[in-house]
Amino acid sequence: MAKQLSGAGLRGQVAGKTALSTVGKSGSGLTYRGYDIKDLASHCQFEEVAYLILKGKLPNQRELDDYKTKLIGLRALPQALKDVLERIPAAAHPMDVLRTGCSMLGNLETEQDFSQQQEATDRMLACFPSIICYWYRYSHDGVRINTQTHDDSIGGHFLHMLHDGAPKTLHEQVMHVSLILYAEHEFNASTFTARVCASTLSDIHSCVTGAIGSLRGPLHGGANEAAMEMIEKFTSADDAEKQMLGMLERKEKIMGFGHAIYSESDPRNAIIKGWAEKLAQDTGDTVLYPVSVRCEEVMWREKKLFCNADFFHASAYNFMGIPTKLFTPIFVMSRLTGWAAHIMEQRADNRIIRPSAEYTGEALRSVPPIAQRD
Ligand SMILES: CC(=O)SCCNC(=O)CCNC(=O)[C@H](O)C(C)(C)COP(=O)(O)OP(=O)(O)OC[C@H]1O[C@@H](n2cnc3c(N)ncnc32)[C@H](O)[C@@H]1OP(=O)(O)O
Ligand SMILES: O=C([O-])CC(=O)C(=O)O
Repeated sequence: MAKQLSGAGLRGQVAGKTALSTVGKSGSGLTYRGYDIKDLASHCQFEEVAYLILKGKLPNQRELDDYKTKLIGLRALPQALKDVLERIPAAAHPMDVLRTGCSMLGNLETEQDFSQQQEATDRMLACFPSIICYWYRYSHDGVRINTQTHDDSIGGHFLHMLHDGAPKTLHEQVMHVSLILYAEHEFNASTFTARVCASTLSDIHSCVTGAIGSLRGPLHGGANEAAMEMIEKFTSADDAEKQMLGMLERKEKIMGFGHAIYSESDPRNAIIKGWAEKLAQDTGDTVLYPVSVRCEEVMWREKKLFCNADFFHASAYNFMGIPTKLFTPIFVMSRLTGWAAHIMEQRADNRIIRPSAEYTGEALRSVPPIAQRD
């Protein structure tokens, strides 16, 4: 059953058209350009899905090979961007680093006109993992990494730079799935940010920089980090249950649960949960995964709230040795595809997005001379 959508936050209002994805059409489904997310996550690599979203069709083998080769060739960072990254402190949030990195790239490789939008997107897709890892490894380990690796995939490239070694096959596979799940989601807050910016005919780096800022918040992409910070405090499944009941009693918001559009479940959850379980077995975990499963049970039993895409991403990323503060930047590495496709769609049929407001302020009055003011 579809969720009844109304009220504040523009909920339920159609704010434009898209041919990119459907979200919650039957209460719980998700498709990218007509393909079910379950099918895409089972059969595709992330680069195939990026190609689908950005170029409108699934690539054949030759097109996929060419696309991957092209992206591999775009991983190196300009010196001026590396100089900027080296000046950002280790205590900065990596989402702020990425926002600055994207903006700096826009200064160095400015989109001169819309005919460059696909090229500019491919460049960001290839070098966002480099930006995150170059800053992270320099500020935390004091090393200047070579970002021009020859890893086959974007996820593998990211893990390789982060951990200074080739990733396990299982981890690279999970990265493909994770990046596919996060790639596109209709008019969510960050995508809508990108479209509003695009509707002024601004450049693509401005649109993406704004979208990164919107994704950062804990009610949106930042929820995967917030979920991790919560579950790592629980010592066992029973402890998780006790603490969650207390949080619900105190009417605290539990990050990683609920959704603005889905009513019954988020289709991405079952998929990433399955991979989190495999990773738990692989690492010999006996705490984090059972804790996560209990959180899911308690929230459903008590509130009929289900896990969204972010919740089991927390344990999955943790099992792969990814620091919590890099969770949301991984979301950016993927969602960039959705943002860019929406920017292109907006540009192709544009009218400036400018809604109206209901005025709730003072009635008309005259300006008193300054000497007569309180
Ligand atoms: C990839 C993504 O961005 S997915 C979303 C990630 N964000 C989170 O996980 C943050 C936690 N979740 C939330 O804050 C919300 O569920 C949102 C922002 C995702 C959706 O917000 P809304 O559309 O306003 O939620 P909705 O209308 O379904 O809320 C219904 C009720 O459930 C409550 N509720 C919703 N989610 C939660 C939650 N995670 N914890 C506790 N209560 C919740 C709401 O407070 C509301 O209660 P009220 O009627 O007493 O005010
Ligand atoms: O659609 C939303 O509101 C949030 C979400 O799940 C996403 O952006 O992936």
